[in-house]
Amino acid sequence: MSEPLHTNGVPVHPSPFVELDRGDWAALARSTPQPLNEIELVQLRGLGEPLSVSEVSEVYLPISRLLNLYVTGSRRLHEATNDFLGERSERTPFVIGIAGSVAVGKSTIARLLRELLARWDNTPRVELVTTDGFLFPNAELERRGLMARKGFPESYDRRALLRFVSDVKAGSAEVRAPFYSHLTYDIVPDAQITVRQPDVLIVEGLNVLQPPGPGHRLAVSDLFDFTIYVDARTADITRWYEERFLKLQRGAFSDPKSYFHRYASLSEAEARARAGEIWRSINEPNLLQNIRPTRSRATLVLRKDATHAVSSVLLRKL
Ligand SMILES: Nc1ncnc2c1ncn2[C@@H]1O[C@H](COP(=O)(O)OP(=O)(O)O)[C@@H](O)[C@H]1O
Ligand SMILES: CC(C)(COP(=O)(O)O)[C@@H](O)C(=O)NCCC(=O)O
Repeated sequence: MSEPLHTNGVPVHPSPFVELDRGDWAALARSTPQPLNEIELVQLRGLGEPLSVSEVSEVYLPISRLLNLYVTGSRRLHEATNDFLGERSERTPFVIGIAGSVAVGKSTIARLLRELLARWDNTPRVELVTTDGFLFPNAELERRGLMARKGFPESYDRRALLRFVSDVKAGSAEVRAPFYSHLTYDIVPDAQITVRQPDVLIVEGLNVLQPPGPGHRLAVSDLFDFTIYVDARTADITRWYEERFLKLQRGAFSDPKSYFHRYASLSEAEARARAGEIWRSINEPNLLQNIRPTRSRATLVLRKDATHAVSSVLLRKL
């Protein structure tokens, strides 16, 4: 049994979660229908996801099945509410939030869930947005003195993010989000992502589980139908951050357009040291101060071991 989840250091008793170890979780999937056969599973891996077939079938397929049940349940509830009110309002997209530290594997999971969910008959259209598009542009971050706090709650235009998700949920024909480039490390002027009435919208980002700030009535977390927190030990995430930085340093940073081009010529030891500095000064404090305290707000918590394999799953039951 692992330590109970805490909210700001206060133990939560009784736990609102039921905890299943990997074996029990995987067993749930065996008795439920699956939208993928073995061949498709292997093809999914070919998308470049660093995931094993057993990880997909034992961990992520059961999640997609559970999400499918929630989608069906929320549509029934919508119809019941319509009947009660004597109305015929259109159903709204089902919105999923995925939260967790920088480098914990959120985007990998979000991309995989998009593929899996789109294979269910009742949710063919799944859109994915990352909240980095809602970071203030670097010029604005500099003006506000926040360049060294990229990823902290205050570095995002939270009002624009809330408006974006509200508009998608309200069924608007087309909703646009700004686009952030990891290459230039900035918002790309005039580039946009357009979302057109999906069945499911996945919103992935560090801070999507944050409660409303002081003086605000609503946060984006109030608009989610289901939320996932991706959890791992800080020491493991630190290593994953460093490894990804080294991979980028050998690859993407060599592009002269890269914001980090100046790092391309560093030795491996220098690159490791630089990654460590960025981690310790920005991403780790953000994890400890802002991101991990939102963990107990999630519907589902995925605990990863040092190899990225999910070792246990916590599902909210209260
Ligand atoms: N399930 C996994 N198995 C192996 N490696 C993974 C897995 N998920 C993520 N990674 C690796 O960990 C790093 C961080 O993953 P990523 O999805 O980019 O994280 P985030 O979106 O949270 O910053 C990447 O280098 C990615 O290749
Ligand atoms: C862009 C990010 C803030 C992540 O944003 P998210 O998509 O989770 O909203 C993060 O990847 C980042 O760049 N952090 C700044 C420190 C660093 O360079 O790692």
